[in-house]
Amino acid sequence: MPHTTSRHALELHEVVKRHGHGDAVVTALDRVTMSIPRGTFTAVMGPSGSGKSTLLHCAAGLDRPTSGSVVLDGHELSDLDETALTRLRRDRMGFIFQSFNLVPTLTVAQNVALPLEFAGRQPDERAVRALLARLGLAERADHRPAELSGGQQQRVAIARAVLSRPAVVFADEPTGALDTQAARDVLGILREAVTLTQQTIVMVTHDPVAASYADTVVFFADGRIVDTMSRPNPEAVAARMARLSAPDRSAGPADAAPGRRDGGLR
Ligand SMILES: Nc1ncnc2c1ncn2[C@@H]1O[C@H](COP(=O)(O)OP(=O)(O)OP(=O)(O)O)[C@@H](O)[C@H]1O
Repeated sequence: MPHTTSRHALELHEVVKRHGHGDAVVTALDRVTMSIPRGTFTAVMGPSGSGKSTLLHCAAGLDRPTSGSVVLDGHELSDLDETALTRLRRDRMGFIFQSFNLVPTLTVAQNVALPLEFAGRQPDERAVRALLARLGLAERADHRPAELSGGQQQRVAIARAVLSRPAVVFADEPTGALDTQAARDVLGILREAVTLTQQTIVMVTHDPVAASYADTVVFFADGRIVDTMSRPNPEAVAARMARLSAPDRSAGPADAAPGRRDGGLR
């Protein structure tokens, strides 16, 4: 049973993930500790290779940490075998990808109901249609994904991810394939899911505007959390990213600014 008394939907403690062996070993996550309160929107940012995808994979139980603990909705993931992990992902996690990942042969409504079908639960047709209507897709319920714009397809993917009220929705670059207006619509909907229905969202993004829709931005570099920012705005996020992405992060005038405590970056 989920530990619904926990204030946190997701907790990582001293998580280390190494890829490869011997001389080729890469430390993708280096003692990462973070707690995500329920009903919050967290953006994860960092330069390419800083460990964002590895974090998402470990948090969602798609990859096993080398050491450390991941607790999702009260479940310590290392205690679970593959079957139990699959069930937990199916029942308590939602996923939104850059590429939408809709099933082309199913209608919009069938796509949204699919995770519940897989879970052996009877999808409530009216709830599916009400959710689609809230997302501006009432007229599209019986269409196939190919008949929809990219922004509409991503809204279907959001509906599919949130319908079962999962403990955490993981979003990986959800606006990466969208134009500016469609991206804003999608981010507004994610924001609403947090504000209006207390959904918990963890989103990896490279886009400071996307990150500014979150409550908190967590910045990664070299597999470590090097900074966090509450109530982010795009300019501040972009400035922090520029410093992290500079060729020599251990020197230069920008490092005199707050956040310098991460100066030991390799
Ligand atoms: N399966 C793997 N085998 C070996 N090294 C890996 C593997 N997966 C990731 N890595 C390495 O781990 C580090 C972190 O990778 P990760 O994909 O988590 O970074 P990221 O921040 O998501 O990058 P990007 O923004 O480019 O997607 C990188 O150095 C990467 O090369």
